[in-house]
Amino acid sequence: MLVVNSSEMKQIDLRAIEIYRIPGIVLMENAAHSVFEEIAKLNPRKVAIVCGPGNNGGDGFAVARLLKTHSYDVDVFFCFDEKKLKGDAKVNYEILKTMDFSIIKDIEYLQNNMINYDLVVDALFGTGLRGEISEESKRIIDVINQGRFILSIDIPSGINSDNGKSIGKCVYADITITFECKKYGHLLGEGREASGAVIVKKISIPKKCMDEQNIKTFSCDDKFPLSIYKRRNFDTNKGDFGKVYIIGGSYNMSGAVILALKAAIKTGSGLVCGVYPESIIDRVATQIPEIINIPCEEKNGFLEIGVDMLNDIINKADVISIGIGMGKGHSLLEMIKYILYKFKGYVVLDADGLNNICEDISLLNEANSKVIITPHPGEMSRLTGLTVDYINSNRVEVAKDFANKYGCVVLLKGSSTVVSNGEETYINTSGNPGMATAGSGDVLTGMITSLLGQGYGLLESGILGSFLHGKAGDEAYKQYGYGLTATDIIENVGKFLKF
Ligand SMILES: NC(=O)C1=CN([C@@H]2O[C@H](COP(=O)(O)OP(=O)(O)OC[C@H]3O[C@@H](n4cnc5c(N)ncnc54)[C@H](O)[C@@H]3O)[C@@H](O)[C@H]2O)[C@@H](O)CC1
Ligand SMILES: Nc1ncnc2c1ncn2[C@@H]1O[C@H](COP(=O)(O)OP(=O)(O)O)[C@@H](O)[C@H]1O
Ligand SMILES: [K+]
Repeated sequence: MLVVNSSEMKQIDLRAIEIYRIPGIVLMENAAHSVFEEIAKLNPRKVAIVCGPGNNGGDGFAVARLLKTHSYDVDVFFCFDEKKLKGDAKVNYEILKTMDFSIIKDIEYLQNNMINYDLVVDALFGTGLRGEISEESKRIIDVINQGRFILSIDIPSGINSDNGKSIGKCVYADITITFECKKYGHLLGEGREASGAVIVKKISIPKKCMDEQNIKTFSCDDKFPLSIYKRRNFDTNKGDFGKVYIIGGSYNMSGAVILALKAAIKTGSGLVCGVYPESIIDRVATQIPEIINIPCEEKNGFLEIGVDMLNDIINKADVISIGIGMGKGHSLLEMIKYILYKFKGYVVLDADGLNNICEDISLLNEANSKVIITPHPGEMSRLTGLTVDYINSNRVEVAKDFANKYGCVVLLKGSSTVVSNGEETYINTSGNPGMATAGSGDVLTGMITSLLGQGYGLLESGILGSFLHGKAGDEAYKQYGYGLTATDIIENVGKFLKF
């Protein structure tokens, strides 16, 4: 499903109005009808509609009229100066004034009589919200949030539709009705939770008009990522499902590489090889009998792989993952460089794989490997010099720009993981806060490494990997709640890998 930011939505609306000659008031009426349809399904006894000074408020006025003409009991709350109204919102306000309508100015009235309303409609602010919100608006949001059932029009008021951040205070909706396509704010940051269930309704914008905007950002709902996953023929053997190498680990960090290796085998790899310092062989090999162990020379507990062994790996591997628990140092950076220049297959760079290349990030442009990087915002900050706050406020743009600049696929982890190849960008929708636990990123790396070995492309593996990781985490959450562990994610992956 397509996802847009506020300026793209504005351009789509403008094109529909100016080129396709659909008057704005018609779009607003269609939006209002679509909200009315959903409200009718709820069959409320008494409705409060809280309207703001822009077109989101205009939608609210029009919904109020439709409810009234269908004999619903409805009150409108408008706490702003009516002189501020303009355009289509003003037209709809003026229509209400001609009807026998109570437009209540005082939000305290709603607060004091909340018990009488079984539905509160939030039409305060939509995609036009900018900057800080005033104390009066915060007060209105507080009152809306006391509603028994809250329906937000377009986006919960107070959520920035471009990044999902709450601008000081926001509505927490049970459902949000949005128009034509989801906005970034429904999927990212606080907006993901604040939006409740998001319903997308058509408001008659022609498909051609949408296509012309050339939107290349998508949300990953259940159907799409799972449709990438391919059924296996019966007549297959382990050689058909990839030979993958996971290079990592150090004397003090053996757990991460164990998790990634387990995740790779549990995601369906044919052959998984663990390349790690020889001093941790007892810890790794006893944990996973299914893998091939390649214990390597080490110096002070860190890997020191000789050129002969590296060449052997490069010759045999379909996929190489480098970095997990590996540590940082000059010889490790040299090893990464060697692999990136000599190996023409897929490389997954994560954790210390990324921390090492921070010093020489341009080597990504010179790489002959096909690379996916899987940073969390902290690692992305070290790679780019941008602050974590900036990265989280611009997740789609940051992932996309990096992918374009360095010719790789970027999987930016977090509560809504973003995957981009610079042209197409996908926002993951599975997963839960229980997954914010040590080692869950290592599991994701193992899964993506495995999928690449099974024949999925860089972008596909990023999309499918992050979605399956979140789904497995959601299953683990059902059993263990916030006590879920990285191992529980691994144990649940298989549930989604069958037909
Ligand atoms: N043709 C269109 O453009 C359509 C727009 N629609 C609706 O219009 C909405 C967008 O309308 P607008 O662009 O008018 O914007 P909004 O109604 O979202 O909000 C802008 C209004 O709020 C005020 N405002 C902005 N930031 C504020 C802040 N921090 N504190 C207090 N007041 C603030 C502005 O002065 C303006 O009056 C959409 O979310 C959607 O609900 C729908 O009617 C469908 C068609
Ligand atoms: N709140 C959340 N909702 C969904 N997924 C999350 C959440 N928090 C973390 N995750 C996922 O868990 C993983 C954590 O990875 P990372 O930060 O690298 O952890 P570690 O380094 O401990 O393995 C990422 O895939 C991330 O997307
Ligand atoms: K709203």
